[in-house]
Amino acid sequence: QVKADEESVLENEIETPKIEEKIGGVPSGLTTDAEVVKRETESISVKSLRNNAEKFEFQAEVSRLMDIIINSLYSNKDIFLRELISNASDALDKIRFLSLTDKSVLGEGDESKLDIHIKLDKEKKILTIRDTGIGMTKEDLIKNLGTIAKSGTSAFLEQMQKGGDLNLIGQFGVGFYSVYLVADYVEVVSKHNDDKQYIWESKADGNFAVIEDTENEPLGRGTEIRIHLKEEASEYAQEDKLRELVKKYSEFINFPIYLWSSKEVDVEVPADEDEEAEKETAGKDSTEEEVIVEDEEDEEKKPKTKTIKETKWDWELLNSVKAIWLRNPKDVTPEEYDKFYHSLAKDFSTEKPMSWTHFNAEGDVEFKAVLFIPPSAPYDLFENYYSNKAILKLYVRRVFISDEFDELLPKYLSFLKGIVDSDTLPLNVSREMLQQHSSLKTIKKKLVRKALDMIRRIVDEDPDEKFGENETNEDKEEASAEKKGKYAKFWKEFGKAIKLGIIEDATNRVRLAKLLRFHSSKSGDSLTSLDQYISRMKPGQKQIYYITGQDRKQLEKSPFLEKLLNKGYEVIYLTEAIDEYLTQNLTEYEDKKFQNASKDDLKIGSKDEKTKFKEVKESYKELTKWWKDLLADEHVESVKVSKRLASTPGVVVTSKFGWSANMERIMQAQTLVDPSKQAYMRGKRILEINPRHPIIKQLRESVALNSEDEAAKQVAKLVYETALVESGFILEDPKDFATRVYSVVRSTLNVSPDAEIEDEDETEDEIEKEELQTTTEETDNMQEQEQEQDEEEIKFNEEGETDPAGQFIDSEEDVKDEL
Ligand SMILES: Nc1ncnc2c1ncn2[C@@H]1O[C@H](COP(=O)(O)OP(=O)(O)OP(=O)(O)O)[C@@H](O)[C@H]1O
Repeated sequence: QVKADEESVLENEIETPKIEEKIGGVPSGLTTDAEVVKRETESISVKSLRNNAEKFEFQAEVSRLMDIIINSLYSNKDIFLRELISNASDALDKIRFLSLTDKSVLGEGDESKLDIHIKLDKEKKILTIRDTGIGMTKEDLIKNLGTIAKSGTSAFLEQMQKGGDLNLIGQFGVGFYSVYLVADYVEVVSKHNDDKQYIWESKADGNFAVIEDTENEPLGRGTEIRIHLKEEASEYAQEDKLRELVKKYSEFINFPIYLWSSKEVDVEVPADEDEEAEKETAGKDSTEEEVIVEDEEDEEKKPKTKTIKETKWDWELLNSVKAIWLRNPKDVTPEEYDKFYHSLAKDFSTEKPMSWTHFNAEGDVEFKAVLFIPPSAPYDLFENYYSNKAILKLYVRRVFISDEFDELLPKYLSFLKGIVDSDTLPLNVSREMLQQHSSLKTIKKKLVRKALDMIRRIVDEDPDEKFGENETNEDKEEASAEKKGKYAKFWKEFGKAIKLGIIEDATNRVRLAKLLRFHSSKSGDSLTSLDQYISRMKPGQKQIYYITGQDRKQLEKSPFLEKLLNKGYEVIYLTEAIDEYLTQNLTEYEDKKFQNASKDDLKIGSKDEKTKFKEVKESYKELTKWWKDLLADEHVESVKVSKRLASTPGVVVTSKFGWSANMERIMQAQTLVDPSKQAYMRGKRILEINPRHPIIKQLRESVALNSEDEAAKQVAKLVYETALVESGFILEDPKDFATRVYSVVRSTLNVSPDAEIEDEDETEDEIEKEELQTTTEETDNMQEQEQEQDEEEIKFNEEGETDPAGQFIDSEEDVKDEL
């Protein structure tokens, strides 16, 4: 009873879809253990699951994933080995971590050694990978290898459907299943300290089985994966191939990897009698005899031997376990860094990391670190920005602790990959305690500095980033060819992260601002930095001008910039939604204030111009007051004479504080924003009018003559609404605006304002409806015909015959007429 209860608790906990519970089980008493084992072993040779095992169904997504893998025509099947070795290494890291607080978990003898052994059975085509890691309990086997789909499973499936690269499987946390690229049957034997030894097995046909292991030798602790190689994967049944793969992909695994391999060695064996006799009766001449005599003299001292070749089998160590970060950076080659990056980031693309930094920090807190900038941003870097974790691997005195510490890097640098190994942090405390440790703050500070220096170095080494210097040295140019355009690439991949940094990291704001790049009115096709902008500023220019909007082309034509551009000022174009937040946080750079060209407080013009402007303003006093009253219901705070316009009659600007038109648009697009807050945050609107524009001048005259002039009122409203649209605002009442436009159209066409719209014949309404219905049906038919005819048309064209399109257009016209 108790046992049954325990079992049901376990099942409930696991919630696994179990099938064919112990079918085919042999009734006890009719057979012996030895017979069962024999029969099972036979069944393995035909690769069928053990009858007595509990059978489970793979979780649906996992099953789909395995289908894709097993049927994959993907040529690079090599990846399976590094994925399994990486899993073994993770398992070893886990047990080593536990052993910090409890030495006894390691056990004794061979079991206490932390390593990986790879062995081949060439005849049976079975490849075995064994580790002395943490192992898996029965529950772990069921959950981890089949019934729990990780978040990465669906993301990986999605990528595969889009034609993604199977090579990236490890980045999605489903690497184990890549074993089915080379196997049609896999057994996993595992022993965890808390459970008995179990066998997991599957042929990737939707099911897997788990059974207590009574047939194999005890593992002590750890996991052994037995890969029954497919016919077409026989190349992996070669030691040389395995040796090559481990060296290529798993060189930086921090545990020894051994391969059971054969070697031809020279062995001295006693020479046999017959051969000696032959030697003695050979050649008869004196010189030979002399030699023989000498030999004989020798032979008396030493027993007769010969050298033969013998095949010896032994464990061969494949990797050097010395961690790269412990070595002197001067002794590590760029190729080694590249390889280390690929294994660390599980990024096995052919692209090299963009840059790296390797350093020792000394002082109160000592640590060694290697940081990398990946060649490209991960697929979900900005999609899941706030839930992403900065995954630096943390080691304490060479022992892997965690790759889930958020405390090591700020979010905006979460795109970096790397490791940190600290001698200062304590070893024998829990992860939670470690997370609170005061040294982490110092480590983080130093890592951020070093990371920003590394990014800065890309800029410094990129010839495209040089300005104001004339680089003529050919050698230099050649050396930097690889670095050319690198920062632009970095910016494309990670520019948004730098902007997020400016928003989130006030301490490093200035350093980060140096890394910003923009398009501007003077940057042409390339990007400009703030330093470049400042170097081009006009004499006396105190502000950095920018404008925000949806796209560069639109901004280039913006009425807000007319005067600024005419006068030769450079304007930065900001087109990403995040830029609105960026400019709220970055208000000045090198003592120059940022100025939004669409805001009310834009000041341009010389002293002379200012005095003249005062006179102009005075002459428009009456019109601006009249106009403001007219727009009383439109939330317009004031109407002003503009300094920024050249050819446009008017624009609507917003007050310095409060949202720009672009920000209003961004906020409206956000589902969760509270509309009442929107009204509150909306910048106050100011209509600016162009005092030299004929429409505005004419209005001034009309209003001076008659302030109640209805036409003038309509035109003034229309100018305001048009200015709103052109300034990027969304009209609150488009209908009102449309009515006004049509009334202007009427007067342009000399249509009387009283001319009425022709009445519809109401009595025919019903009939028309019917007609409409039939004509719609006809249209549908027509459309079908149209399609057919289109197809024909292609055929006609291909065959070089008469194009029937003319005839078709006629029938289309007919349909319109009928409608
Ligand atoms: N050799 C092993 N020893 C112990 N547990 C293992 C071993 N191999 C796999 N596992 C368990 O199975 C799980 C699934 O492995 P899988 O390779 O699919 O994903 P992962 O290791 O989490 O991620 P990745 O693919 O990035 O290595 C692992 O998380 C681990 O818990």
